[in-house]
Order: sequence, then structure tokens, then C-alpha cells
Amino acid sequence: MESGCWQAGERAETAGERPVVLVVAVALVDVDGRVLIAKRPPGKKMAGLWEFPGGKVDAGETPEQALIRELKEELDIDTRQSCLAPLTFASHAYDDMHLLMPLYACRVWQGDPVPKEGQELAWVRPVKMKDYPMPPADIPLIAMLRDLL
Ligand SMILES: Nc1nc2c([nH]c(=O)n2[C@H]2C[C@H](O)[C@@H](COP(=O)(O)OP(=O)(O)OP(=O)(O)O)O2)c(=O)[nH]1
Repeated sequence: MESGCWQAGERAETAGERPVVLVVAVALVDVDGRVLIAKRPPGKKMAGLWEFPGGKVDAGETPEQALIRELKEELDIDTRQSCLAPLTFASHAYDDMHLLMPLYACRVWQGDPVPKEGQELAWVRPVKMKDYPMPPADIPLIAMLRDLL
């Protein structure tokens, strides 16, 4: 078997004892088809990399509730569960955890996104996202956004 996914799968099977961590993220899409990404602030893990808004799902929350909460906290915008469309997901082994990250698409929200946590924001077309360094888990999502949005 020569295919690339077969070879890559051999290397990825080392997750072992790492906890699976559920993080929810969203592609906020504007009328021009651009997607909002935010730069992780200094001091955080993977500081300086660009990511989709979102965060960890707390105990007792649904993924959608967590995302609505994170969008308010990080960007001061309001959206609703009915405006969150499941798009794809990332499943990636980091050194300390295995990240499971559903990615939603959202085109309807209220308010203008403002960086509540001092993070830099950018509206970027999926074809241009490769110019913005992102966490390794996010890399496969870029091509999916290009195809699915
Ligand atoms: N929000 C978001 N998180 C991402 C993306 N890609 C990716 O690997 N992550 C990782 C980074 C973090 O380890 C985790 C999100 O955690 P978080 O934003 O709620 O909290 P944090 O960075 O303060 O995490 P921590 O210090 O508590 O580990 O998911 C992404 O596109 N968006």
C-alpha cells in the first residue's frame, strides 16, 4: 500500500495515555467569504499561532453552549445554536493531550467582533490561510474550509 494516508497513520498511532480534550471552534464567515482567525497571545501555549475562536468545553456544557460562551468572552459577539452548523473536526495528538476539536461554521451573529483578550484578529480567505502559521491540528482544516465553505 503506497498511499500517503497509510504511511501517515503508522506514525500517528502513539497517542497512548494522553487524555482526550474536547475543544470547540468556529469559522465565523463574513459576507465576502473571509474567516476570522485570532493570534494566540504571549504566555499561552502555542503563542503567536493563529487559531479559530473557541476553547475547551467545560463540564456540564454542550459544545454549542461552550462556543456561544467563548464567542462572548473572546469577541463580545452573540450567536445562537441554530446559527452554528457542524462543518468538520480535528483529531490530533499533542504531547500532553489528544485534541478532539469540532469545527462549526457560523455566518450569523450580532455585534462586531472585538478582541476582548488583547488578541490580534484577522479576516482571511481560506486560500490565504496558509500564510498564517496555525497549530498543527488546524492544518488539515484549512483545505477542508476551502472545499466546504
Ligand atoms: N480555540 C482554539 N484552540 C485550538 C485550536 N487549535 C488547537 O490546537 N487548539 C488548542 C490550543 C489549546 O491547547 C486548546 C484550546 O484551549 P483554550 O484556548 O480553551 O485554553 P488555553 O489555550 O488557555 O489552554 P490551556 O492553557 O488551559 O492548555 O486547543 C484552534 O483553532 N482554536
